[in-house]
Amino acid sequence: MAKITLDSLAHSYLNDPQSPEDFALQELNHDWVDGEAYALLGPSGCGKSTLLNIISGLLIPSHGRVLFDGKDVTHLPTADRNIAQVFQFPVVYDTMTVRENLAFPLRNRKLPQSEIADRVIRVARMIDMEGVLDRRASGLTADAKQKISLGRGMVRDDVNALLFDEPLTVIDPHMKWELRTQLKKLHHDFGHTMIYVTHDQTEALTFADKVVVMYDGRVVQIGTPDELFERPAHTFVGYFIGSPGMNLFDAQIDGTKARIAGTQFDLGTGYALKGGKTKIGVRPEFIRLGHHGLPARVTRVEDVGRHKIVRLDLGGQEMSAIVGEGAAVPDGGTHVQFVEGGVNVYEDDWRVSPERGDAPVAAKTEAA
Ligand SMILES: Nc1ncnc2c1ncn2[C@@H]1O[C@H](COP(=O)(O)OP(=O)(O)OP(=O)(O)O)[C@@H](O)[C@H]1O
Repeated sequence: MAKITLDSLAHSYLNDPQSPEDFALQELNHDWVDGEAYALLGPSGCGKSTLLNIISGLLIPSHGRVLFDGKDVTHLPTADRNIAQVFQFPVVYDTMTVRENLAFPLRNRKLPQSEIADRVIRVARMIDMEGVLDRRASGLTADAKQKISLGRGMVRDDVNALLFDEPLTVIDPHMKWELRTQLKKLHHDFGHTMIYVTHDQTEALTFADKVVVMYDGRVVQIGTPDELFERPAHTFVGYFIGSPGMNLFDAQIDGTKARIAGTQFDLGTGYALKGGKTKIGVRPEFIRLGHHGLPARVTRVEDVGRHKIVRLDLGGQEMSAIVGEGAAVPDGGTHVQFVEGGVNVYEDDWRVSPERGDAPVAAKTEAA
């Protein structure tokens, strides 16, 4: 496995880019730590495939370098990078059996027969295909073929990195969960450096040690699932991650006081602001309904099983709160309070750290 360094990396598909908008990938400097599992998460068109293709060698970046363990591989073709890749759609040899497909990358490396047999069985068990090892791939469903692709990607342990590009798209929902769990286990057991591209937050958050959130050609945050949840670095991260996403309120901030929709409350600390547009971000999980706090009005309650989502109007701004399944929700007028440590301040969409440092978040959903 290798450490992957992105050094002043940027890419434009245009020959003569003039402005930041001409770049599909804005400048990025980052080390992908050897042996960590990363997810590249973001909406369609944000630049995930561009970045992955640069790492795999399918695309040569217009600016900057890619290093594997300090060696410049920017201009090396994919075949010389010693990586394994799994794509959105299956890539299998139809005329070969499942066993031959799984063994193929190991035969290519000329591994001893006994080792090949051992590894093939291990991977087949993982993808639940032990019983069909001698079936020809041509007769299998797309779902089964994709499992073979995943198995083939994972069968070698000497690759620099394993790259997955939305690999579970064609897999049925139950198997998706199963394979994600298996991938996580495989990572835990073998310590591969893994990069997994997805636009699905559940996939990203359950699979990865670190999630790289991309938006509009830019990496806006690299963090653990907890960091992305509690301290979104950009309003996009707050909005994109979570269900529902973070509430964002236009707010005026003066010293340690904030004012939302005409009501003032204490932030408990100051923020070094520079005069930009300020917003307060609070996750629905960190809002409490009761008799004190900011006056709000309940507009709708959605029962989604394990909890309820309460939609409210806060002085003309919409917000959502998550309350426990058994919690009583007032009809109409109520008040809302924010859980200690659950408030984030944004200036021009970027998070500003509190001067007193981040307080730990007190507790998630009431009664959860
Ligand atoms: N070959 C290309 N030539 C020109 N522009 C491209 C090319 N490939 C991608 N782009 C543009 O670059 C930007 C980033 O695209 P990219 O495919 O990397 O995003 P993505 O996040 O992977 O999206 P998706 O999830 O839809 O694949 C988009 O604006 C896209 O239109």
